[in-house]
Amino acid sequence: MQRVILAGGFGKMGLAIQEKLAATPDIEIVGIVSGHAHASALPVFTNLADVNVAADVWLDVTTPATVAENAKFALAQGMDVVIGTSGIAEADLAELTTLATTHERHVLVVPNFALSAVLLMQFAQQAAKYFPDAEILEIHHPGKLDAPSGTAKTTASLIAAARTATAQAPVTDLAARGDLIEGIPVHAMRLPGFVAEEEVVFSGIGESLRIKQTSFSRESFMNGVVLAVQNVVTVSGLAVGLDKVL
Ligand SMILES: NC(=O)C1=CN([C@@H]2O[C@H](COP(=O)(O)OP(=O)(O)OC[C@H]3O[C@@H](n4cnc5c(N)ncnc54)[C@H](OP(=O)(O)O)[C@@H]3O)[C@@H](O)[C@H]2O)C=CC1
Ligand SMILES: O=C(O)C1=N[C@H](C(=O)O)C[C@H](O)C1
Repeated sequence: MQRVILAGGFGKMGLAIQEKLAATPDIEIVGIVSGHAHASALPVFTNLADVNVAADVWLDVTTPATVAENAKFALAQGMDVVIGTSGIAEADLAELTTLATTHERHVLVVPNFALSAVLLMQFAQQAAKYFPDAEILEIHHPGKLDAPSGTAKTTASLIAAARTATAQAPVTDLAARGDLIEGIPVHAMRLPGFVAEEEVVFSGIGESLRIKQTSFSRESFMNGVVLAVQNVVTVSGLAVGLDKVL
C-alpha cells in the first residue's frame, strides 16, 4: 500500500484526486495539507509543522507560491514527491534537483497529467525538427493563478531544444505578440467554461501544422496522477514529464 499526503486536497484538482485515489487499490491518502481548515474524515493540516502522519509520496497540487516549500519539506521528511502544481521557479527546481540527490529520494514534476498533452509535447518535438517557426496558444479557466501555463512553458522549451534550424518569422517585443519563451511566442487566454487547452501552430512555406489538445474535465488528468504516484520511485533524482513513467 502506498501512503500519500495530498497537498491542495480541497482545490479543484485536489477534490478530483481524492475521489480517484479513494477508488484506486494499493494507494491510500493518509493526510491532506491545505491553505485553510476543511471538514474531512482524513487528517487535515494547515501548517507543515503540524504534519504528523508518515507517508511514501507527497502529491502537490497547490499554488506557485507554496509548492517549493512543500516539496522541500516532503524531501526532508523522506518522502518521494510528485509535483502537479505549475509555476514553480527555475531556481526552486534546481534546488529540488540537488535535494532529491542529497536525500536519495525521487521527484517527478508533471507539467500535465493528461495523455493528450503528453502526446502533444512529443509530436511538437518531432514537428520542430522540420518546422522551426512555431507559436503556442493556451486557454484555461479564469481561476488559474499562473500564466503562461506550465504545459505551454515546457512545450516551448522542448520545441526550442528540438529545432535544428532558426525560426524565419521576426519576433517583436510588442505585448500582443505574446510572452517569448526561448524565442517562441506563447499566448495565454483565460475564459470561463474552459478547463485546459493547448495548441501549437507550426508553419513552413505554403503550409501549416496545428497540434491541439483539450481537457474537457479534470478527469483527463486522473489516470496520469495515479501513474505518477505509482511510479515516482522509478525516476532518477528529479525528472520532468509524465512520459518518464509511461
Ligand atoms: N499537472 C497537471 O496536469 C495539472 C496541474 N494543475 C495545477 O495544479 C495546481 C492546483 O490547481 P487547482 O486545483 O485548479 O487550483 P485551486 O486553486 O482550485 O486549488 C489550490 C489549492 O491549494 C491550496 N493551498 C493554498 N495554499 C496552500 C498551502 N500552503 N499548502 C497546501 N495547500 C495550499 C488551497 O487550499 P484552500 O482551499 O484550503 O485555501 C486550494 O484548495 C495549479 O498549480 C494548477 O496549475 C491543475 C490541473 C492539472
Ligand atoms: O491550472 C490548470 O488548470 C492546469 N495547469 C497545468 C498547466 O499549467 O499547464 C496543466 C493543465 O494545463 C491544467
